Amino acid sequence: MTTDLPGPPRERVPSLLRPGARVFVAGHRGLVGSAVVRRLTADGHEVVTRGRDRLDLRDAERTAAFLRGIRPDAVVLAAARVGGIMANSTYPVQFIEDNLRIQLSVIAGAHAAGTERLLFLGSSCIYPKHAPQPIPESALLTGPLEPTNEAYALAKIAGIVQTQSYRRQYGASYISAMPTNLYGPGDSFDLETSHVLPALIRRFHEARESGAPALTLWGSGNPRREFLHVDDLAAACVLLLERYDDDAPVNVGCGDDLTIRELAAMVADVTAYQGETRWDTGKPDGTPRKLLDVSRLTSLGFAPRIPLKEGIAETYSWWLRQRAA
Ligand SMILES: NC(=O)C1=CN([C@@H]2O[C@H](COP(=O)(O)OP(=O)(O)OC[C@H]3O[C@@H](n4cnc5c(N)ncnc54)[C@H](OP(=O)(O)O)[C@@H]3O)[C@@H](O)[C@H]2O)C=CC1
Ligand SMILES: C[C@H]1O[C@H](OP(=O)(O)OP(=O)(O)OC[C@H]2O[C@@H](n3cnc4c(=O)[nH]c(N)nc43)[C@H](O)[C@@H]2O)[C@@H](O)[C@@H](O)C1=O
Repeated sequence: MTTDLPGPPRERVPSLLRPGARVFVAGHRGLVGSAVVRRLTADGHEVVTRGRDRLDLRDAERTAAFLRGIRPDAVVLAAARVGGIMANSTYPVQFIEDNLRIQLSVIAGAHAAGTERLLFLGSSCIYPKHAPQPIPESALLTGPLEPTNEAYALAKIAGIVQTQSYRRQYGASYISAMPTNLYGPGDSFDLETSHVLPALIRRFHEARESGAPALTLWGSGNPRREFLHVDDLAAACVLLLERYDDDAPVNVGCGDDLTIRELAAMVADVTAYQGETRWDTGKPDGTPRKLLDVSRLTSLGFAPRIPLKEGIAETYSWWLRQRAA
C-alpha cells in the first residue's frame, strides 16, 4: 500500500515497509500512538497494540516475551513518559527513569524478536538550549540542554544512541525521528501537566464560559514554539518507515514558529474569548526558541497539510465532544 503524501511518486521508490506489514505501535492510546495507528490502518497495514494495563513496557522480560510472541515486521516506539514544562520540571526522576526503561525494553526486545524496522520517537528538546535556528540534526550534543527538561532530553538522547548502536553493531534498520511540539485529537488537557496548546484551549474556553474578564498564562509569552498537527506527524512517521534507512535522526516539524503570545491570541480567537490575557513571569519560559530545520524530511517528499489555526479549531471541537460524552 502507498500513502497519499505529496512528493515523488511512491511506486517508483521501493518501500522498506512491505504491504500489509505487521506493526506494533507502543503507546497506541496516546496522542502520537493513536494517530500512527489511524495512519497505518488507513494504509492497509496490520497494527498490533497492547495496553499498559496488560503490559508495562518498563518490564523488559515481559516486553521481550510479548514481542517474541507477535514477531512484528516493524515497531513504532510512541510509548513514553511525556508532559509539558511543569510536569518535566516537577518529576525529573520519572521522566528519566521511565523513558530509559521503556526504551531499553522495547528496542532490545524488538531486536531479539527479529524485528526488521523500528522507529524511535525523540523530541526537539534534545537539542542545546541555544542551538542555531532553525536547528539542524547536527546540533545534537553541541551544547548544554534546557534545564526544565534535561532529564527527559537525556533519556531521549540515550534512545537515539541505543537505536544507532543496533544499526552499527548488528546492521539493524532502526531509525529515529525528532518531532517538534505536537497537538491534536487525543492530547492531554490536564492543566498542570499538559503541553501549552491543550492547556490554552481549555483555559480560554473555561474563561469564556465563566465570563472571567482576564486570564493568566505562564511565563512571559515571548518564547517561540513550532507546532505540528499529530496527523501530519503520523504521515511523516510512515514515510520514514517506508523510505528512510540511516543512523542520523530526522527532524519532524512544519518549518514555522510563533510566540506563545501570538499562539494565545489565536486560541482566544478560536474559542471566542474576549477578555484580557495576562502573563505570570514567575512561571518558567523554558527554551527561548526551538524551530527545527526540516530539510532532511522535506527532501523525502514530506509537506505538512494542516494549518495551525485549522488544527486548533479541530482539536477544540474534539475536546468539546470528549467533554460532552
Ligand atoms: N506530545 C508532544 O508534543 C511530543 C511528543 N513527542 C514524543 O512522541 C512520543 C509519544 O508522545 P505522546 O503521544 O504525546 O504521549 P502520550 O502521553 O499522549 O502517550 C504516551 C503513551 O505511552 C504509554 N505509556 C507510558 N508509559 C508506559 C508504560 N510504562 N508501559 C506501557 N505504555 C506506557 C501511555 O499509556 P497510557 O495511555 O496507559 O497512559 C500512552 O499511551 C513520545 O516519545 C514523546 O516523547 C515528541 C515531541 C513532542
Ligand atoms: C514538547 C516539549 O514540551 C515541553 O517543552 P515546552 O515546549 O517548553 O513545553 P510547554 O508546551 O509546556 O510550554 C511551552 C511554553 O508555553 C508556556 N505556557 C504558557 N501558559 C501555559 C500553560 O498554561 N501550560 C503550559 N504547559 N505552558 C504554558 C510555557 O511557559 C512555555 O514557555 C517539554 O516537555 C519538552 O520536553 C518537550 O519535548
